[in-house]
Amino acid sequence: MTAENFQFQAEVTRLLHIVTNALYSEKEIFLRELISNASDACERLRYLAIADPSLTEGAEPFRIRIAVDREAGTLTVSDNGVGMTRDELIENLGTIAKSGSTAFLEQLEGGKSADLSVIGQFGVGFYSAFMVADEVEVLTRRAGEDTAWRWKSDGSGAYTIEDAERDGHGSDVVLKIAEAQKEFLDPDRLRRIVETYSDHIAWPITIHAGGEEMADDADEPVNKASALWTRPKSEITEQDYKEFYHHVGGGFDEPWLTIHAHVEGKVEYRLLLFVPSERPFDLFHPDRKHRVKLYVKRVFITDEAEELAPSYMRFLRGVVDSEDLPLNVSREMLQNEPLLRHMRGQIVKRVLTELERKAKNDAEGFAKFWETFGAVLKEGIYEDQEVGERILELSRFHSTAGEGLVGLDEYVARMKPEQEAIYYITAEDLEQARRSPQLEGFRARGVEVLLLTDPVDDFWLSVRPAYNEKPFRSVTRGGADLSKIAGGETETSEEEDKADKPGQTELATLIAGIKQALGEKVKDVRESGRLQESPVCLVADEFDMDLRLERVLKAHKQVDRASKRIMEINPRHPLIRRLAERIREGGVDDALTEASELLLDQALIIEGEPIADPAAFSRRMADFMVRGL
Ligand SMILES: Nc1ncnc2c1ncn2[C@@H]1O[C@H](COP(=O)(O)OP(=O)(O)OP(=O)(O)O)[C@@H](O)[C@H]1O
Repeated sequence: MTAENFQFQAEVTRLLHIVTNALYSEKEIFLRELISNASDACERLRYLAIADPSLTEGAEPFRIRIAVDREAGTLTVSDNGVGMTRDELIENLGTIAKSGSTAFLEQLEGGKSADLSVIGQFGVGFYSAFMVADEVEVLTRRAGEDTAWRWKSDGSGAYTIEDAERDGHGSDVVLKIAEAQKEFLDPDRLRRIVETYSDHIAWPITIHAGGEEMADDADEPVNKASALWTRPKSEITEQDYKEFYHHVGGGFDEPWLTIHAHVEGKVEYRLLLFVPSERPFDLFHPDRKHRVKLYVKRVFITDEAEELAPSYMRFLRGVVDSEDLPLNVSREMLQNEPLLRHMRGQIVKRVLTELERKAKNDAEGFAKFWETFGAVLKEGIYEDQEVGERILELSRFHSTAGEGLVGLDEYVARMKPEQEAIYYITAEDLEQARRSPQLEGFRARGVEVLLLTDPVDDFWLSVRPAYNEKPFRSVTRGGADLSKIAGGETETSEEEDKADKPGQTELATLIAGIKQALGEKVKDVRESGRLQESPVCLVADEFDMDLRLERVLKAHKQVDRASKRIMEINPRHPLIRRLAERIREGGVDDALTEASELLLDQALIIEGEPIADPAAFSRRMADFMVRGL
């Protein structure tokens, strides 16, 4: 049969364009990617052969072979893994299926020098072969099939497929090494690359110099060929862990935390888990799951055992290898597998223990972790009854006390003697939180307020009303009774206090006047203890929904009504004092009505809420300005 022509999917062509033109210096990573694919192919076949042993009947043990033919100028990576059918070739080596690939491409195209080290993260590792090869050929035969296929491309936009012959199942990826990349035909160079990147691969990797016809026993394996997680810790280097992390998790940063353990007892398993140091691009994507692979007695079972780790630990990557699960466990069976649930509980606790240790011994490092993954871990505060409190204890927050992060124990330890509650404010971002007028009185009295800016904060607050018996209290809600808390630079004597603000009767009249002017638009008007510089702010009544929570829920169409708010006025503010004077002089008049409306609109604007009638606001504002100028 003659070769059939195919066009690459547009994204692949774009990617190949970048790959072939990149001035990227670490081209050697192509070998890591090809070995990684070969290893996966062996693992997949081993798994399939559990259900259908005939697939591997009579076959050699799994292995990966690297062959150099200097004369022909080719480098071949061979495996006796699962292989590919014709359709799979088209699907796998002609398209990019993974979500996020377009974003990756844009990132690459946008950057001055492409960082191709992260290529494997996007499920496109194979194409890195074109960094060093003028032409790539894949000869492959799917286990259980008779026909083999030859895929061929020069990486310029098209490829061909034709039927072919191959002894046994597996794949040979043949690279016609480019003139400028001849170093990759040097067996010593290749050996060093394998040692650096692929030592953890569980199958024997051999290097054969001098052409294809060399006997199989011509070379010793280059790697240790045992699953990394089964080796004693003392024999594993940081580099081994790191490369394994890259292989298994597809992350290309440094692991921030490595947890390697052999657990024995009611259940026996090994785990090798990593917390990345950088945030994966899809961390908040609704489909994002953890990347922990399940093995049973060294056999890869699935990377979709969702039950292995909770969603609030979806930053985890790594391997869990069970001794107790049956090898033929199906993916469906896993959903109701009590052993798995048991392991999950232990894994969660194990990870938390390690995080607690980090928090204790390396506050700075932990703060970095928290900035990266805290928003995800906090989901566990409300999702997981069992460990929610532990996560809360681990949680770190920005606060009005400074730039750094603070934990709740630290916050409680520096609470004012008279302070009963843990105060917080929620906002879209730190800037907005810090600008909130509701904070003024707290700042003046030196009362620390937590600044909560993750959407998840509203949710955990609704299920955890207190920490160690100290209630959480929003500064935008009623009941933040600051008068009990003395101190701060604005502490005033009673006389000064009186001189500073209108008399009680005047203030009462003013408040009554504003109430009358605003009518149903507010729930109440009252004197504020929390304002310092601003004339007004809005707060929620004690049992009403917090301002921002209501906004978040409205945006998600979870509530459609708007609670009426309480408007607080600052009796020390010149504007309020002036209004009180006017009332004393002339009673409630139109000007007061207008001023009340303006005050309410101002309070809404500060809060980031829409104002009811922008045209009226503008007219009133103009009137007042004319009078003032
Ligand atoms: N040697 C091989 N044997 C069988 N299938 C292979 C082989 N090499 C590649 N494939 C198939 O081609 C697909 C694409 O490979 P590619 O390296 O581009 O991405 P990936 O392996 O899915 O992701 P990653 O690069 O993160 O490992 C693989 O998922 C696999 O299905």
